[in-house]
Amino acid sequence: MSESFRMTDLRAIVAEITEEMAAAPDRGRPASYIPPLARVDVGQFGMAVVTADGDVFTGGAADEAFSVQSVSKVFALTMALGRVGDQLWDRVGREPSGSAFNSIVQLESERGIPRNPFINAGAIVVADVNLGRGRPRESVGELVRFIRSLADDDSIAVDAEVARSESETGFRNVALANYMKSFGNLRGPVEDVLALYFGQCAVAMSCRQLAMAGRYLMAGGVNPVGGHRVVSAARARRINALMLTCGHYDASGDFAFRVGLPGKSGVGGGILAVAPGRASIAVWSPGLNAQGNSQLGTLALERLAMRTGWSVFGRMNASPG
Ligand SMILES: NC(=O)CC[C@H](N)C(=O)O
Repeated sequence: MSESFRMTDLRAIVAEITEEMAAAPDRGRPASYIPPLARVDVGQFGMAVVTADGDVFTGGAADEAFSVQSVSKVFALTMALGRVGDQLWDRVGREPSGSAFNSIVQLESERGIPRNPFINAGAIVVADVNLGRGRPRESVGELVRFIRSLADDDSIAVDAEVARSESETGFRNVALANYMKSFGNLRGPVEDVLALYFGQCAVAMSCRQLAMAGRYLMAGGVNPVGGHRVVSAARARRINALMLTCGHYDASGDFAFRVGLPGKSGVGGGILAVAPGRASIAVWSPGLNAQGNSQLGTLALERLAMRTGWSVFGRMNASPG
């Protein structure tokens, strides 16, 4: 399929969107329930697009590290599927929840089985799988090494202050974990599972690093540089499907409607989006909308999708190239 724009235009499109975002009046609010995130300046915006050919286009604060938070759930899920394969689906569902990322309500009627791996409850089960019989410190290290290898960047690390702050204030996550433990859906000690979960959420990455790390999802499971296979094509496709249907919690439908690409958000204001066969994209702006997804990040992706014609649902722009 031919592109509706020339690849040389991508640089201009990224620059244009970055400029528009700098002037955007409605920037949302940073997450206030994790104290170090509340202090981040909402004036910031960054964007990185890595194409299937390996070109990288960036705009704004694309090299500024931020707390990836729930975007880490994509990499944690990839690791957990590598460990236990389809057995994961005995313990976590694959349906959008239609409720907030930290909601507990469905867990009672659904007997401790979270709706999907991207709401907090589901990600805590995924953390339990990744912990195995190990210790949280080593398991966080394993995940960070995995992310480093995906991004080809050994400087990626955990922000210890964010991890500590979340373990001091993450009462809801403590409740979710204990509740699932009561149904027998956590094997490890609650404390250890949460230490891994908080550690993974506190990984700090820039847009450039995140877009690099997401390359395997746009390229059928293969890291396009060097051709290293990360997951099978079928698995990459399924992870993308989960990102599309569940990656933005109770705003997943709206994100699909506006952007039309698989995406995963985090309360740090980052979003990883995948244009299969075309690009891995990361945006960051710390101000969030009511559902806890980046306000400008979503808008920037909507404009990128519109101007490039990238969408898993077909083209949005009227003028064919
Ligand atoms: N949506 C998110 O990014 C939530 C992650 C955050 N660490 C939490 O558990 O609440």
